[in-house]
Amino acid sequence: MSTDSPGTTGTTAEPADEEPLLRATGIEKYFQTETGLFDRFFGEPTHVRAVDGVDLSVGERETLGLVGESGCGKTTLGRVLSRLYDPSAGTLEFDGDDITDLSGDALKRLRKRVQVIFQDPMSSLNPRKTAGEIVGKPLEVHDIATGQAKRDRLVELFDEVGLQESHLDRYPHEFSGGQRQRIGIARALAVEPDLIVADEPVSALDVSVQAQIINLMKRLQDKYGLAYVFIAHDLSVVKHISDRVAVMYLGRIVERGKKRDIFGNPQHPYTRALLHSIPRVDGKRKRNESLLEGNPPSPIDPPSGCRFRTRCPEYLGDECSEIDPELQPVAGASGTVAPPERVEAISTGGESSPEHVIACHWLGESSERRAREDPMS
Ligand SMILES: Nc1ncnc2c1ncn2[C@@H]1O[C@H](COP(=O)(O)OP(=O)(O)OP(=O)(O)O)[C@@H](O)[C@H]1O
Repeated sequence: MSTDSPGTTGTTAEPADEEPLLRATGIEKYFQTETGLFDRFFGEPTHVRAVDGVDLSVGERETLGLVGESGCGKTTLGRVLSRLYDPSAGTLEFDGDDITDLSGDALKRLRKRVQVIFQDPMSSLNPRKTAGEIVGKPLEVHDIATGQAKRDRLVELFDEVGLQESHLDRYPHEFSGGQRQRIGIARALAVEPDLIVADEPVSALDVSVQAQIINLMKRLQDKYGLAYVFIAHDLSVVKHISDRVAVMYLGRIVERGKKRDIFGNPQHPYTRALLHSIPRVDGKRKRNESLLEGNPPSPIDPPSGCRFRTRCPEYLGDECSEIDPELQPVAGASGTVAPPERVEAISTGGESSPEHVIACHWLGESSERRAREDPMS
């Protein structure tokens, strides 16, 4: 597969002291759309660019929070990262091996190391199987345990996720939402994976249950040395569990960095808008909730230039419509972002936080320009 297809953005690789467990480079996933004769005749786009040039990495025992609004491509990216989907372009490496094109037995072996937890535990659990059969399936498929050894392992796994032995013979509809997600976690844990891609694992749950599940996942991570890609549409959900956060908009990563950078020094207007829309404890929204209005454009025909420009409070005009920004380091000390020609200087100048990158060339410039044009602002 090619990494230099037209839709791929620049690759600002994430620095890592050691090889990451998972490295994704230039990942694209396009879906063919149904088109009629009219569209074909007039040459309308025929692909949903669900993921459109993503680079990211996940270290051992690390949690990468992947955040963005509904439809921005999180689920699709998670499915590509876990090789449930083949990427349309780009490369995936896991533990140093190229897994982009794995199939057959090699893919089955990867499944033992990379597992998935799904958002809706009800629809991801077979209603006709008992919880014991559901969690026991991967033990059989991967020849891990049979007979009494399997039963013992199931009891152990159920205990590990806060369920009881008596739950083994119950069906999914006999559990609460939180308990069903515990079954999903036990199923993922059964093969002792290194990485779990958790696709909105708590979004369908009450807030109090969300906290229990996140705490459970954190405890299991510490105990078993797991790495997570933790997908959520809300930054507040990933705050507790993430080491690093990647913010996704319309198929691309627009900002990525350590948790403290994303929450403490957010740079991209989209990240700021997401942060401002987090509800306060008193239930009210923060004052700038209007930062994010309307819905994202269609991934079939994304805007030219910066994809966020149609909703961006920092929109400058032509430059934002023409230049498709690549991820570049944030100038940590000043809190501003350099225009492209300064990137190299920043990268080598030692003042930037190398893991903190954003896809916006003009942010620093826009506030400077606004100040020039309206000195009272
Ligand atoms: N199998 C598919 N065929 C065609 N389009 C798809 C398919 N799967 C996803 N899409 C489209 O790709 C885009 C990204 O979808 P995806 O589900 O990955 O986003 P998401 O951020 O996970 O959203 P949500 O939080 O609502 O699940 C959407 O426009 C969606 O309609």
